[in-house]
Amino acid sequence: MKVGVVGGGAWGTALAQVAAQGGETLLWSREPEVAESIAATHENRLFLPGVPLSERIRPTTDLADLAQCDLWLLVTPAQHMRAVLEAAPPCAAALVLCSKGIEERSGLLLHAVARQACAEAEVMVLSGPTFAHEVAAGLPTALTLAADDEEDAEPVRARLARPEFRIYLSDDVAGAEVGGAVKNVLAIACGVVEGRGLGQNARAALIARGFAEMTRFGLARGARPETLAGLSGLGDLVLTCSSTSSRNYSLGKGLGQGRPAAELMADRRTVAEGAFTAPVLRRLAEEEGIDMPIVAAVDDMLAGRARVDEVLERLLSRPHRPERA
Ligand SMILES: NC(=O)C1=CN([C@@H]2O[C@H](COP(=O)(O)OP(=O)(O)OC[C@H]3O[C@@H](n4cnc5c(N)ncnc54)[C@H](O)[C@@H]3O)[C@@H](O)[C@H]2O)C=CC1
Ligand SMILES: O=C(CO)COP(=O)(O)O
Repeated sequence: MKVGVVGGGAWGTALAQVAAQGGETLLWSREPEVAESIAATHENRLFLPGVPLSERIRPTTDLADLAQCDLWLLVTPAQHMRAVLEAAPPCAAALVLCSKGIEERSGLLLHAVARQACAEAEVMVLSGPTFAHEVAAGLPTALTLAADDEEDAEPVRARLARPEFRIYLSDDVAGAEVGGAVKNVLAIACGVVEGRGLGQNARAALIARGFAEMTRFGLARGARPETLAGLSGLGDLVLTCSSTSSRNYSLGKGLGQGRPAAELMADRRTVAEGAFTAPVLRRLAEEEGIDMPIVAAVDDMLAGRARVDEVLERLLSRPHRPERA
């Protein structure tokens, strides 16, 4: 199976590094500097500096080259995935979505966007607690590969898995996707806690109550509770809510320190998906009557509608109710 990775950011590059262990791997990037840097020095100086890359990674900026590949790993930011698929040649038989988010315009999870753009392809989701720099360094990592039919996913698992890159199969595509999309928003909230100096107890409370929000939203999308409690849900939530290695957590930390969201967003070349998922997730939750107060608080802070202390007061003065609700 020849692999083509679509997106030359940190995660696309780390995945290409994994896939290259099993054979030549195409890596499409939007930025000519990325392809030039990889071709000349076997390093992605823009998005994954300092990591020596396999010589089996073949960089390109021409989407047409993907026609040579029968397995595509899609790793563009969520909001750009549809446009890239529409500009690409007819889709490969198997598409593996590795991005995390919800399309703002349509409110769709990415597997639904991919199915609209590539009606004939088998769409799968690869997600879990996976900081790109750790995967690229060959550190042990476990993640979930979800497909409607697990049998279709097995050849993909076999092509990508390594002892230190451990892939568990699942048939819960929506469940595997919801975790990654929602945890990015919750990581911003946890970053705010650190930036504002609210303490470790508050961070743990946010993780647990955030997980309750993720579960409510996931169940409404048909996700199974055990998927949400697994690698792609709780696992990734814990990782991303714990470290400034997370771009979403770092963004939240800046907000907690009192810096305006617009300034923090203008400063960055890398993507903090939670900033784009927050408004659409809040909208969907309100339309469907799903209680997601932490997500709403993050959305208000990002939009400049409320200061950190205001949302804190709002969250702490919510009516008392049973934990299970
Ligand atoms: N970095 C990580 O550790 C992980 C990232 N992800 C997910 O992977 C996806 C990609 O993130 P990264 O590789 O980290 O990106 P990155 O933050 O390292 O780089 C930004 C990427 O956005 C692309 N981009 C910017 N504007 C674009 C446009 N108009 N059209 C197409 N592409 C555009 C750039 O070409 C570049 O590839 C995100 O959804 C992220 O949540 C998932 C797991 C781990
Ligand atoms: O998804 C990730 C780890 O699983 C990366 O998180 P950030 O996008 O917040 O850096």
